[in-house]
Order: sequence, then structure tokens, then C-alpha cells
Amino acid sequence: MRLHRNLVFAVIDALNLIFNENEYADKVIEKVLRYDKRWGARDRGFIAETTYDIVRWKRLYAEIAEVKEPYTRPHLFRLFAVWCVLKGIRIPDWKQLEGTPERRIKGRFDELSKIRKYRESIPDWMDQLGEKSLGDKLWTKEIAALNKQAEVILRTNTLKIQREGLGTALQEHEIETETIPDYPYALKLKERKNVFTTESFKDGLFEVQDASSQLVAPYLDVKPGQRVVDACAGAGGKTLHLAAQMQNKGQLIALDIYESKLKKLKVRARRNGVHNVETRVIESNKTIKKLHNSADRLLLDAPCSGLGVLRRNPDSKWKLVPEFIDRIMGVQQEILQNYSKILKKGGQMVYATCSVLPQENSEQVNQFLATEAGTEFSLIKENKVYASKSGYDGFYMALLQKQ
Ligand SMILES: C[S@@+](CC[C@H](N)C(=O)[O-])C[C@H]1O[C@@H](n2cnc3c(N)ncnc32)[C@H](O)[C@@H]1O
Repeated sequence: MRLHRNLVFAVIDALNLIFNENEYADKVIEKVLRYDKRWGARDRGFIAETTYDIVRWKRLYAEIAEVKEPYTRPHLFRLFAVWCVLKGIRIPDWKQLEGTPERRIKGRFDELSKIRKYRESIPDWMDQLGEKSLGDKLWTKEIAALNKQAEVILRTNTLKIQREGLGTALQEHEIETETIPDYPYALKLKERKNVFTTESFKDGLFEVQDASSQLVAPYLDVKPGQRVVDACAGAGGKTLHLAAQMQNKGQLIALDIYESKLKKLKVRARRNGVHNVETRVIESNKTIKKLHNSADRLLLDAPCSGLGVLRRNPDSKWKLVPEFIDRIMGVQQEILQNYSKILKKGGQMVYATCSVLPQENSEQVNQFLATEAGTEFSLIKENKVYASKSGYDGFYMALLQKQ
């Protein structure tokens, strides 16, 4: 691979913003990709993938390169040099990369790879928490799987097209896909491509949604004509799936505490041809009270640590702190206790997270069932989805019924 100076400089700029200015990786990549309109798909792919790679392996690379935060530009070039050597890319004769100690880098890599927190490039606290929560064997496998680059998975919008038709439509844009057994709406891209510029996307024929996330809406078993509440709807990834499962019939109420997210949901709903969704911002407990005892189905896609989706958000490894997980666990229990009142008698709800930690998942459900609010509920089934077993994101979902 021949390295192009302007692309590498864009990567260095991106790393500076992510590591030193604490900006979000996805936003930074959007920003640097706007530097030069002439860059083609391969150039853009190089910038995005190299930046994500170095973000993912920050701790390991920094240990190898012997650099500490805040990183100066020469430090960032040293991280980049480690990336080149470990990828087997010839170091160009640029002055920023002069004297790269290739053999030492390989030696340090072999040595550090024996220790999980370096090999998997994670903070000490995360390694300890993962091991304590999942046990040594499962955590070792899980964190390795969570460090793999996520494939691009699409969810067919069955309100507009069936999966086979979507595959054919994408082929016309030279996008090759394959189905995934046991995921009835999913198409996996055979090769990473930008799907957002296709007519099929603009026409709302699909959404980009990980395979594990596609399990959540069907778990709630919604029916056309029901009254369904999605209480932590965000920008609506699962709301749109619920609407498709309801065949656009019935009432779907999408709630969130952030209006900005619900605005995005409305744009996506229009594109998807979803007509049965109404958004409401949760301004106070009054918004919830008005809905008490009214829903046939309720989705609680709770805010969480996001430990199950590290493949797609590797910068979370450096932005997450244990105090956030402690705080969000309190919010999860409050959501279970307060929002479960939205369900009618006989109604069903799904509590879901994109975390693999039992304390955010089954332990929250058990704790809820042991409280007064939980006495009316029983657990029907739960699914603990591990990246190391499924090959997709880590997720949790529990189906509960109100007596
Ligand atoms: C896991 S995300 C939802 C993702 C979304 N359901 C999707 O499929 O795209 C959790 C959402 O909960 C929202 N949230 C956080 N605290 C909340 C609360 N107390 N009540 C309702 N929603 C909350 C966040 O704004 C965020 O959008």
C-alpha cells in the first residue's frame, strides 16, 4: 500500500481532535472528510478506517510507541508509525516518520500481547469490571470479539420492499450483499461501501442496523392495530422496525428526553414511509402518567454503558468512566419502575440494552421483579447476546408480562 501524505495528515488531524479535544470519532471523521471534495471512496475509506483503527488500539499503540497524553503531533505520528509496522505497510521516507524502530515495535507488540488489557487495548478499570462481571473465560473472548471491526448490516424496510428485492436493487448500485441465517430482515454487505448515497437509501428501502439490534423489535411481538410505546426511542432505529412489524397500523408513540433525537426520528420515519408514529418529548413525569395503563406493548431500550457496541464506537473505551455506569444503572432501574406503569394489564414489555454486563441486564430485571412495581410482572424469556457467540453486537433483551 502506498501512503498519501494528505490522507495521512487528515488522519493525524482527526486523532488530534478525538484524543486531545475529546470530540466524538464519528463527528470528527465527518468533519475531516469534508477537507477535500476530490477524495474518492478509497481515500475516504482509508481515512475513516485508519482513524478508527488507531482509536481502537490507542492504549496498545501508545504503550508500544512510549507516548503519553496529551499527544503532540510527533506523538500522533509515532502512533501512526506503529499502525504501519503492525499492518506490514512500508514506512515512507517522510521526515515525520524518520527513525521508526520497526524491530522494537514488533518486539514490544509480542511482549504486550501477553497481557489482556494491553492486547485488547482497554483501560484497567474496564478489564477488571469485565472479568468480575463475566468471569475470565467469557470476558477474554468477548472483549476480543468487541475489538473486531463491525460489518455493515442493513435492515430491509418491509413497508416498502422484501429482502430479495432489496438485494437486487443494491446490486444495481454495485453493492453486493448476502443474507444471514436466522436474521430475516438482514442483508450483510460483502464489501464495505457507503450506502447512504444510494437511491435505495433515499427511497427508504433500508436502514443500517446491526443484526443483534434487529432482534429487539420482533422480541416484543407487536401486532397491527395495537397501541405500542417506545419509551427510549432516540433517533428511532427500533421505532422504525416496530412500525414495519405493525404494518403501519395502530398507534406507535415514541418518547425520549431529547427533542433533537426525536426530530431525527421524524425525518427517518418520513423516508421509511412510516405513518403511525407520534413523537413526545418527556418533559416531566406527567408525560409518563398520561400514558399509564394504556399500552399493549412497551419497549424500554434503556440508556446503557454501550459495552456491547464497542466494535462500532471504539472511542467509548476512552470516554466511558465507571461513575457513568453506576449512574446509568440507577436510571435503568428508574425507567423499569416508572415506565412499566404505561402497560395495560396483560400487556408485554421488552427491556433491552446494548451492554453485556449482567448488572445492567438480568440483574436489573431481577431487581425490578423484587420491587413493589415489579410484583405484577413475570419474566417470559430473555436473550443474552454476546459478540463472541453471535458475531454481531453484544445485546440483552428480556420479555416481561404484566398480569
Ligand atoms: C439505547 S438509546 C436508544 C436507541 C434507540 N431506541 C434506537 O433504537 O435507535 C437510549 C435512549 O434513551 C434516552 N434516555 C435517556 N434517559 C432517558 C429517560 N430517563 N427516559 C427516556 N429516555 C431516556 C436517550 O436519549 C437515548 O436516546
